Amino acid sequence: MSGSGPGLSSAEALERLRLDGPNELPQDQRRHLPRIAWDAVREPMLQLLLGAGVIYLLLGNLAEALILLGFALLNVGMVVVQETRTENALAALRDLASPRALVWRGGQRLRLPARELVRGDLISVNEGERVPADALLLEAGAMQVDEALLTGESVPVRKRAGAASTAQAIPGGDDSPYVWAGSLIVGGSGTARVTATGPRSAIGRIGKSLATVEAAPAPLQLQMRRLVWVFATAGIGASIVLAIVYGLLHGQWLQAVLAGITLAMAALPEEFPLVLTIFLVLGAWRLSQRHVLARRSAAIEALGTATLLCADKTGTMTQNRMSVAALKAGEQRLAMGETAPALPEAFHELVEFSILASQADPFDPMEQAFHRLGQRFLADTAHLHAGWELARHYPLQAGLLAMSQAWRASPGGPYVIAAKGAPEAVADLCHMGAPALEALRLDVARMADEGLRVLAIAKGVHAAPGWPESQHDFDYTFLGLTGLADPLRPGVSEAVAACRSAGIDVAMITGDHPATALAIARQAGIASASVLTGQEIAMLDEPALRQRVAQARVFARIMPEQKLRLVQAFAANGEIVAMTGDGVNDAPSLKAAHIGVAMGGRGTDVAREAASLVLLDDDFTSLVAAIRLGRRIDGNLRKAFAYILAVHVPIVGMSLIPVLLGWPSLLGPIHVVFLELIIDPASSIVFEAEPEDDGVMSRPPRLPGASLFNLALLLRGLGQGVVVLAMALLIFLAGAGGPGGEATARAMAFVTLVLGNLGLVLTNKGLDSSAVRALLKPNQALGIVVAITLPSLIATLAVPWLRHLFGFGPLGARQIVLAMAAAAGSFAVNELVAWVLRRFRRGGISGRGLS
Ligand SMILES: Nc1ncnc2c1ncn2[C@@H]1O[C@H](COP(=O)(O)OP(=O)(O)OP(=O)(O)O)[C@@H](O)[C@H]1O
Ligand SMILES: [Cu+]
Repeated sequence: MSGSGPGLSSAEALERLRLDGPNELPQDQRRHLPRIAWDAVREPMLQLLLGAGVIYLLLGNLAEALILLGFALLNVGMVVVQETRTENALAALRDLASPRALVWRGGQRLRLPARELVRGDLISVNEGERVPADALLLEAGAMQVDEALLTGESVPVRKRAGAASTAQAIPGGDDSPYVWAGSLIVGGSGTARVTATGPRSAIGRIGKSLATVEAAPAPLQLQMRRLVWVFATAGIGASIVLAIVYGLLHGQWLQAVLAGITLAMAALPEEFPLVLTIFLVLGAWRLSQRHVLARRSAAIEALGTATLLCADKTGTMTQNRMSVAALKAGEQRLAMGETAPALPEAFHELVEFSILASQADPFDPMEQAFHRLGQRFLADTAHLHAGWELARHYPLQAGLLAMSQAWRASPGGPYVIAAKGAPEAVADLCHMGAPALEALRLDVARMADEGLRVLAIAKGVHAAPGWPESQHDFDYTFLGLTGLADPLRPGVSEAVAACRSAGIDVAMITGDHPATALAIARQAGIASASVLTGQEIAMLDEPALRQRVAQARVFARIMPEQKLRLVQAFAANGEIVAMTGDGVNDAPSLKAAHIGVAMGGRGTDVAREAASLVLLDDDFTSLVAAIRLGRRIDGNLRKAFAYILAVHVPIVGMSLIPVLLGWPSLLGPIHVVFLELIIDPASSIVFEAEPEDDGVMSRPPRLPGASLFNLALLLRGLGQGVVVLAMALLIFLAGAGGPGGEATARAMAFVTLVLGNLGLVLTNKGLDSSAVRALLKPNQALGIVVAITLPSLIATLAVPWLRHLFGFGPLGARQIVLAMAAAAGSFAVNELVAWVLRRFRRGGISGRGLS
């Protein structure tokens, strides 16, 4: 290897990356432009347009045919632009979700995207991670690996470091020195040298893929599919019937087919799936801007229904940046400020052993705090022992929240033992008597009540040969207490307050002491009648637990395994639970929660894979931001949905009613296409970009069973459409009786339709507030749609050949005013209805689920 420390040099790695290609499996999910365009061409809408074009050709109307072709191209162009936008968003999300690996490069340990790994790289593999490439273990401690993905066998196998051996170079079996890409480290950690990457890895050779962002359809998508199916069948059925009726009535069969196509185009619900995909994908993208990765699109939908957020205290609600704020040794107490000039001698040993009970190069923020304290006050003393050699490490255990380290102080001399841990655990190690325990309890309570995490420190010596199995077998002397401050993250109490006004409860779960937990909860503004501890939970049966969790919002000294029981108890009480977690042991509770939330910074791959959301910055406030955004997406989907329903009513009505009544046909394919060219961007871009309502976070969550699209919303959409249809029909009748006859009437009705359409956009933008308030909110997309629509409409009326194509007669000022008045009238009626409904809703019936 190169001389500069462990691992490859950056130049070497770059060269190998060029030779071998990236460490990823060939699974390009990305749709590129040609594919997007081809998909757009296969849209039924386009087929109808082309069909209509052919008929115009058969009828000898070349101009109409060409115009339709032009519109068809425009339509494809628009679909392509939007789909490219969603594809880009998806690609960005996939990048965020892609795995990372801890690797030595140029002598430094870096976290790199796993796709940049090359053969020969030195990587570190840890509990809870997926192995990023095939590798040979150079060092391994208690390593257990689940190779189910490769062998189908889900019982973990043991690994040990060793030399390369072809006999063991296949997945499966204990004690092999090889780890395989895609397998899961369920315990232990190690260092390994990469032997194969990408398609050359064992998993690559069998052609499996590790999907990182799941595309499982959300319940919403299934519901939408059913709706589309109903509308599509009804529309096509009606179109065929219409064509036959027209043909029988008038005997002109080409015209009849044209009328059928017009109706089919009008009735086609192609916006529904388009809008849903765009909203969910761009929603996920917007979430990622707030540092939240949505691994399942169903999670976005579920966000709107959450009633309870269960968050870990350390690192999620707090900064996980510890500093020593108080010390207690013997009878002496010391409050540490930033400016404390010196550390009294009485505390020197306490700090000395807090450091000895920590790793030499600590990762843990508490241990870092002890080291900092030592550097600050003990640097010139004999209390720091940089030269000592660590002989033995006893980690935290499930039943004993304390850890010990044994140091070799001098060759041949006895070992120095240092222990630190939860006060009750350290007291246990020191075999304290009842009076001392009582005094300790009071001391701990005093520190914990200030929100400090309290760790006790003890010392011991070990001279006998050999090592005992457990820490219990050492003799310890109690040294004192340390109180560590871990401030709340900025914005947490505001976020908690926002949740409460939004009808969402916040609960805090922690492994910490109950008093510390309560104090931090109080700072965060979490109101809890009581604190429930892990020991108490262990003694409760399910019904009793359900009863207790109905009241308690602070949970202390909780083992990760107990979080699952908590989730289940909450769910049994009817809560929709979002639960955060980061460790291997959190995976079951993350899966069980309605919304499992993993930590992107601290979290393990196991937790991430079990979760539906990942907080990339581990911050509780991001979760609340996600809920706010989820509610906004909910609201905008409902608005878009109501609008799409509404706007199709007058178009379908105007294509159907005149024919059925034996009037001259009013709309042709050209008119419908013109309208659709407004509807598509209006429903997808305008409503997607719509900012949230002022009241999003002062409403209760949507009822879990309640669908986003309920009957009330359906009826409202259809009702709005009927109003516009009625006005357009009135105008048509009024126009037909006038001097211009049918052609003028058609032009007038078209003006009413187009303007009424814009009115529908406004009404539905303000569905939850009011159109006026909605207008005041900036929405650039709407501005663009209007800026294109109005001149185009004027052009169809004013440019002679366009007028001819659209079959429009001349319009006088009176007719134009009439048509505009009709559109304004429909808008006014719809706004009035919306206003009455809003009053009605406020006046008693709860907002939950009602449109
Ligand atoms: N490195 C350590 N040394 C000594 N004691 C520790 C150490 N880490 C944790 N403990 C003890 O175990 C308790 C629980 O720790 P645990 O890791 O479960 O909490 P956490 O996950 O850090 O906090 P939270 O549950 O709030 O996210 C701590 O309050 C402390 O008393
Ligand atoms: Cu449509």
